[in-house]
This record gives sequence, C-alpha cells and structure tokens, in this order.
Amino acid sequence: MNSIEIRELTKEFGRTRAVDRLTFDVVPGRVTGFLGPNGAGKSTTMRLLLGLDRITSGTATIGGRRFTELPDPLQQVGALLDAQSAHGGRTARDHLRLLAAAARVPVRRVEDVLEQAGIAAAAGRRIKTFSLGMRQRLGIAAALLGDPGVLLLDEPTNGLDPEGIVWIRELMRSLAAEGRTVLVSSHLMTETAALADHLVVLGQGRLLADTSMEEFIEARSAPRVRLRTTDPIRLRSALARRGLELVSAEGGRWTVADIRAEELGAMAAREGIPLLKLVDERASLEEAYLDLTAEHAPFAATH
Ligand SMILES: Nc1ncnc2c1ncn2[C@@H]1O[C@H](COP(=O)(O)OP(=O)(O)OP(=O)(O)O)[C@@H](O)[C@H]1O
Repeated sequence: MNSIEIRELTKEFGRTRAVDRLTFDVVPGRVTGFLGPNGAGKSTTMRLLLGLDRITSGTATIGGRRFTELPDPLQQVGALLDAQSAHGGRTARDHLRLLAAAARVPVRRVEDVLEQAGIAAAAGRRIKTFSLGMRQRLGIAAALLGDPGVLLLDEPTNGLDPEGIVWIRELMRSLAAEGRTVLVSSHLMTETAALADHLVVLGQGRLLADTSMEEFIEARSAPRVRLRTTDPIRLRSALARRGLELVSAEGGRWTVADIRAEELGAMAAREGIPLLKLVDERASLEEAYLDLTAEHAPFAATH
C-alpha cells in the first residue's frame, strides 16, 4: 500500500526528454537512494509522482493510485522538494501550522516535528533568517507533518553540516525501520552509499541500475588494499604465489588489487610478514558510479 510504482514513465519538455520510459518500484522498509548526475531526471520523476507536472506517458503511482487520487495525500506522502520555497516572512511554527491546517493534520504535530527536525529552539524565528541547513530541516519537518508512510526527499543533505548529515542519515534509517517507504535523491555516490540500502540510478532520464547497495558495491568496486610493510620483498613473493601483485604507491605505501584487507592480513600473519598498516580502499565506488553515468551525462558531449 505504501509502495511507489513507476511504469514506462516519460516526460518531455518540448524537445527535451527529461524522463525516458522509466520503470522501477520503491518498496517500504528500506532507504532507496535515487542517484544520477545533475539533469538526469530525478526531480522531474518526483514531481510527476506528486502530480506537480503533467506526465507525457506511462504511470507513477503510490499504492496503485495517483497522488491526486489519494484521499489524504499529505498524510500518505511527505515530500521535500525545494527547501527554499517556504515563505520568508513567517515564523517556522506559523509556516508549519498553516501546512497542518491545509492537510487536516492535528496542530500538535507541529511541535513534534519541530522537535524531530532539531529546530524547536528556532520555531519562533522568521524563516528568512534561517540558514540553508535550517531551511532544509524545516522542509523535513514539513514532510513529516502528516506522519506519512511514504517520504520523497530531493537532495535533503543540501546545505547541512556534517552533524546535520549524520542526523538525516539516522532519521531516514529510523523512518525506514518503522516500515515507511523512503526515496532520497542525490548526485553523490559516497553520500548515498552511507545511507541507502537500495539504489536506483538514472542517466539522461533512463534507468541505469536498480540494485541493492551491497550488490552494487560488490559488482562495481573491485577490492583493493593499501598497506605498509617492513618486508616488501617477502610480501611480494607471497602475493605472487597467489597471482597477485604488490604495486608501489606514493609515500612508501603499497597497493594490492583483487584482495580484501581481511584476507591479506590473514595471509601475512600466516607467513609471518609484518604489516604496519592495512586498509580496504573504497574509492573505486565513486569511480564506478561516474563510469556508469558518464556516457549518459547531458553535457558529456561528443564534439
Ligand atoms: N520545467 C522544465 N522545463 C524545461 N525543461 C526542464 C524542466 N524541468 C526540468 N527540465 C529538464 O529536464 C531534465 C531533467 O531535470 P531534473 O531537474 O529532473 O534532473 P535532476 O536529476 O533532478 O537534476 P538535479 O540534480 O540538477 O536537480 C534536464 O535536462 C532539465 O533541464
């Protein structure tokens, strides 16, 4: 009932096809990261789902119904689209009270969500005095107002400081753990990897991947370790016996591809080779994502 179903969804703005025959589901109980470079069609998909733009063809439904057909839409779906859209002259509390009245949500929810979003102390201040991060928190408070089963958050970490990013990560995890459907867009792979269980990747309006985060990492980032040792000669020959190569890196470090730290550490211990430092490298995840999306980036032009 809280699933999102996107079927053959297409949106054209004049000659631009912003969303191109997109099909995927977003299910409850996990955080789904909606990834893609700028202009890939993430915001447009969310707007179509919320009935804010007219669909060219295909369908976008929530529990089998279009957003505009839902009996109490704001109690079923909470969205953060553009955190800058709140009226600057009002206080945060008044802004939320107006939204609550429009959505037929009890006004006491306003205090709950102010608290939940960490802006209770600033509730009486005018929104125009808010920083980008505070506006973002206010937008999230508004999305939570109707206690919805489905949350659509477009780039929610925009403007948040590191503490805010950790907060939103935990908030999304707890909302998903309560059985809600959480779709969060981002153009950053590493940020999404830290918060999502599942990934939907777009490039130029098309679906490039719909996979669990674990599978994405497993399939796309070949393991590699970085290490320091006092005995590179013995380590090199131990690795060579396994068909692996010790490659020199800057600063007296070494790297080995196609092996994880755990495995290499156990091997070195068995052979009595001292290691001073040993870490898994995960940088290749961002590289894999950039590879996947590069050829679909609108400005990666072929001239
Ligand atoms: N109202 C509009 N009129 C014309 N073109 C539009 C409109 N809205 C979006 N587009 C175009 O549709 C494409 C997809 O844009 P969209 O904003 O959905 O991408 P996005 O993945 O959300 O990117 P971003 O991360 O920059 O928000 C872009 O080429 C954009 O220029």
